[in-house]
Amino acid sequence: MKVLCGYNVNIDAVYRMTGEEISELLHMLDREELREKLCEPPGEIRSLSDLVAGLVLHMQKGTGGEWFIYSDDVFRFLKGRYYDKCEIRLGGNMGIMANVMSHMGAEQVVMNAVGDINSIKPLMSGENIVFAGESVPQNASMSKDANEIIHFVFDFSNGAQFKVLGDEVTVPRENRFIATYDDINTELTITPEFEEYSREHVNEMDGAIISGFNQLQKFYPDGSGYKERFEKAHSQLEGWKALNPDLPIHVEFGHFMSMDMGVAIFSELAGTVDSIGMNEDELFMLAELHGVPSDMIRKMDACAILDACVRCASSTGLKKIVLHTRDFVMSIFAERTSSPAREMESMQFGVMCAAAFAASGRLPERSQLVDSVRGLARSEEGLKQVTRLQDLIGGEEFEGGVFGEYRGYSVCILPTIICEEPVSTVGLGDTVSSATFLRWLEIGSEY
Ligand SMILES: Nc1ncnc2c1ncn2[C@@H]1O[C@H](COP(=O)(O)OP(=O)(O)O)[C@@H](O)[C@H]1O
Ligand SMILES: [Mg+2]
Repeated sequence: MKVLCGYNVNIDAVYRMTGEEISELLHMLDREELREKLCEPPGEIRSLSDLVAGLVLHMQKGTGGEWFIYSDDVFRFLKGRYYDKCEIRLGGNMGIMANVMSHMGAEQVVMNAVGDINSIKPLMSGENIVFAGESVPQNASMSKDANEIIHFVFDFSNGAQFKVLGDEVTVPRENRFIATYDDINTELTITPEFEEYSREHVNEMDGAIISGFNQLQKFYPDGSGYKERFEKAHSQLEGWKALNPDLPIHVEFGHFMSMDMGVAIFSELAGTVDSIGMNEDELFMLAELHGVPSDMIRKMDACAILDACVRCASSTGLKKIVLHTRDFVMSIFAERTSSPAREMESMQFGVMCAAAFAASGRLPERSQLVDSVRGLARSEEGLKQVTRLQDLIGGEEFEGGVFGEYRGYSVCILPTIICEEPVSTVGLGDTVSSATFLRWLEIGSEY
């Protein structure tokens, strides 16, 4: 399979923030300034005190969070102090998805290569990746360091202790605070090389997988003004379709903080792309519009999720939604766009890849995939939900899942294979979705 991959890739630099280290950072700050920042959290990082306030606030509560770095000085400080001691991982939905596809045997993976691609390359697996965009696009608004895209992930453990403004703090829960330095992905940058390569080769391609629209909101936190950037990418997808109408395009949706923006982007893409993938939280946001009882989605009730998926698809004309939760995956699709056998087998491949990745922190060789998940069981909760859904739609059992019809859409549901103690949870959703899409493309061409 030959696949086009856009748009976001970055480096995650992971550092374990201890009580001692945060104490050292606290010593560098003016107490009054810190007090102010803790009372009125800035929500973004323009100075060292902003960064430390973000860390302290999240460590105190044990909550996860992500703030954006707007200062080159803070970035350089973080890079100098921590980078060499960090675990460096591949990040960005597209980067992860491109890597999964390449590792799992796609013949060619063409990436929109943004940022400092030389530091990203060694993190990717396989010889078959075309990094379209060796040179960084010149953009006057970017600073000198802007081709470095680093998301500093500060993990912290429960029980870590430190003192802030005289108070003892004990971290109640393991979590992470992310300080993101990234202009390129948040502007949804498309390299001229990727534009050109994809246009010239789109006819030879078997599919395209796209993500990163949700990153736009960091650049436009109030949810306005993103339209121009979105339109540029959207028109690229339309251009591919014009040149190669048979090119299946899958979009992995992602988490939008602004509901207006999320809904607008979903509706626009629905008319252009072939499928959209998401998790239950992302569906929850879209479903609110349709009056689906949303607490049931939060509870991952398969019947509520099915109803919400079908409403979102039929109201926008979208042909297919592939939804994943911890316990099951579900695909709803318009007639004649796929078959239950094709859906079930590709989702099966997707959940195996995710389970294998969760269990060992990396993907096995393709030939070892089945063996690598042999010791893992189907999610109990997933099996329960599959039965519930079968009662609702009267579907048939098929290859470990159930398929049937609901309000004019075909439905396939499959319990996940669950790894109870995952080594890693980063990028599991992207792994499920991209592996499913890859297998779906392969099966299509086998027929
Ligand atoms: N422990 C696990 N074992 C197997 N699969 C898992 C496990 N945890 C999560 N998954 C899969 O990964 C998906 C996570 O996707 P998502 O919520 O979109 O997170 P992200 O995109 O940040 O990785 C779940 O829907 C599920 O399919
Ligand atoms: Mg996801």
